[in-house]
Amino acid sequence: MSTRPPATAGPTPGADGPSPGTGGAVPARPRLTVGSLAQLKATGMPITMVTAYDFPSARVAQDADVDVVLVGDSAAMTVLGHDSTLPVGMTEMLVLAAAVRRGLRTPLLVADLPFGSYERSDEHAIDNAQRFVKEAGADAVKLERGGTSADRARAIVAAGIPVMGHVGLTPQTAGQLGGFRAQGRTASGATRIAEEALALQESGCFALVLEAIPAAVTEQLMPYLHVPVIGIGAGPATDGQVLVFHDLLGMSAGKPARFVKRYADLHEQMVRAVGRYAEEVRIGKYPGPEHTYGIDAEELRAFRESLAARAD
Ligand SMILES: Nc1nc(=O)c2c([nH]1)NC[C@@H]1CN(c3ccc(C(=O)N[C@@H](CCC(=O)O)C(=O)O)cc3)CN21
Ligand SMILES: CC(C)C(=O)C(=O)O
Ligand SMILES: [Mg+2]
Repeated sequence: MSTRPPATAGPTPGADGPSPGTGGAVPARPRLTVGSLAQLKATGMPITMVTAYDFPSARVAQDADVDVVLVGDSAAMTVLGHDSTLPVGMTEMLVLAAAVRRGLRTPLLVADLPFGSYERSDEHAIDNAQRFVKEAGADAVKLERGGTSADRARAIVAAGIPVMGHVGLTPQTAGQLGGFRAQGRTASGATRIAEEALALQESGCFALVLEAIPAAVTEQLMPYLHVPVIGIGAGPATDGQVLVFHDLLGMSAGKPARFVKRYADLHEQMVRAVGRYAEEVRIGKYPGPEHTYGIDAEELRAFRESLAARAD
């Protein structure tokens, strides 16, 4: 069982109930920890991760029983409508992460340190990582690239907060990488990614994300990586996969990345539902009697008299 109380009042209905088919005798899956991910890697059980940015998307991740939920800085694009991840800051990320926390019970909650929140100094990076833990209830934070980022990772880990590293296509520095395009497609490019991944691992990161690199590069790299590796566009050799919530549900605008598989077309479904609602309002079909409130006939009569008296 969880060693922490449920995150909130208003938990996902059924989220901490018994598992289906257990007759109610078996408690819900315990809350995942950094250690559980290492255990999944050790046993060869693929790790499942998805982004979430608010209470309803967190409830979906909870009820779908994924292992890890990332409050990604991709929020800048998926929920705030920017065309890069750069504009989002700690203020916005803290609001989103706290909402996600309220919808989650069992998955590990990781929050993306946004652009500008960790580069300046170890102290600044620790401050912001601590804000995610203290103010939003995050379990861990994620940061991009090796180099000085690996030093920041080491400092945050030393301060007691688990860090996930992210290499390959790192959207916060996409400008230097030629845009949103696959990385590590040359020997030198792949070597740079390997060096960054190893530096982050050496710094004490509990897990790594590999984004948009050739599957064969991932395959060569995996034997050197002893922490759980989560891929997004990195092929099948990783210990798990992550996708952006809006991408896999068909809710994101624009051309999806090559690695995106759409498991639903929710944008289309939502447009149809809202369109039907608007149409029913226009033709007077909504609201129906079942959506309206009644009043006692005597109370209504008295009310009409009171109105009439006012008008006199
Ligand atoms: N909704 C969403 N999903 C994501 O996965 C995501 C974001 N947003 N925002 C930040 C980055 C950007 N992402 C991307 C975007 C495109 C490719 C991609 O596959 N690009 C193609 C075409 C590049 C080109 O125009 O040359 C490629 O083959 O690399 C990869 C990652 C991943 N991240
Ligand atoms: C795609 C994942 C790894 C991410 O960093 C994000 O959503 O911001
Ligand atoms: Mg991110």
